[in-house]
Amino acid sequence: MSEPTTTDVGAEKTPILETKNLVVGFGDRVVIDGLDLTVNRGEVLGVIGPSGSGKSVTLRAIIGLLPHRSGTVKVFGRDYQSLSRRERLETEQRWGVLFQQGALFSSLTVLENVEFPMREHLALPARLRREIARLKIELVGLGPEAHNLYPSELSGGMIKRAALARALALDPEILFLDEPTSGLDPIGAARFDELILTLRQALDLTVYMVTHDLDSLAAVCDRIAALGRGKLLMVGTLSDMLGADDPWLRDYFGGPRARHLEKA
Ligand SMILES: Nc1ncnc2c1ncn2[C@@H]1O[C@H](COP(=O)(O)OP(=O)(O)OP(=O)(O)O)[C@@H](O)[C@H]1O
Repeated sequence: MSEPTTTDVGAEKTPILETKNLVVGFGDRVVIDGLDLTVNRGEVLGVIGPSGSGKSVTLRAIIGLLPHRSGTVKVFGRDYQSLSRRERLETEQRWGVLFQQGALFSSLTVLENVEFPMREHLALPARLRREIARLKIELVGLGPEAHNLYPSELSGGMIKRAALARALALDPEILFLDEPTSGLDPIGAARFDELILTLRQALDLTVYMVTHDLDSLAAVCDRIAALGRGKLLMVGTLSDMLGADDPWLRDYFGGPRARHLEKA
């Protein structure tokens, strides 16, 4: 399954992530059947598809949390499966992940959550680790009053920001975001979109973002990959998507909630 439609974005295109013929399934069921997908350095790729189409499963397979049945996942130019344990750990330090529900450790404060990846991967003095965690928390727009709060004391938007600060803890080159704006009100979601754009600019990030949010697609994404029926339906810009023939894409981008995108 090759990428059916691709429009060039930007002059330089260096793949940072490539899946080739990726197959992922559970028991008798194949969820993703031969996915070829490329994410180029510096771009924001939005991944869309109907509920249950395998967006999260694909993300988890790419970052090695789920085994794949066949195919390859190349990150930073190397086949992740073929790496030694040490090399995998080194690779994992070069990406950050924001899971759908934030996945913060409930028994740790915001500050401790953000410090956690540094504790695991870097031999830093405690004071420096804490200082870096404070900077990351500031970077995502949370005030010092959030430092000592536990996840149960945070609003949905604060959880997303704290989880983003943790994902940024190790200065990743690529950020994986699983529905970063779900559960946020429209103002909170728009602010989060702005934050992603600012961080991408400031930190030179590549972003792989699973989303249902049409506004995020329009505001943040350079290209969009649409999954459906176990395969890649289409890859392209928003304007490519607006002209798509696929019935699901026509419904998705032609529905009442997408009307404003035509004018965007
Ligand atoms: N651990 C698992 N065991 C068995 N089936 C699973 C497992 N995880 C996911 N699935 C199945 O894989 C399919 C794809 O799930 P996935 O979570 O990737 O969907 P999605 O596209 O992210 O959906 P949504 O938009 O609703 O979040 C679903 O049918 C789901 O039930």
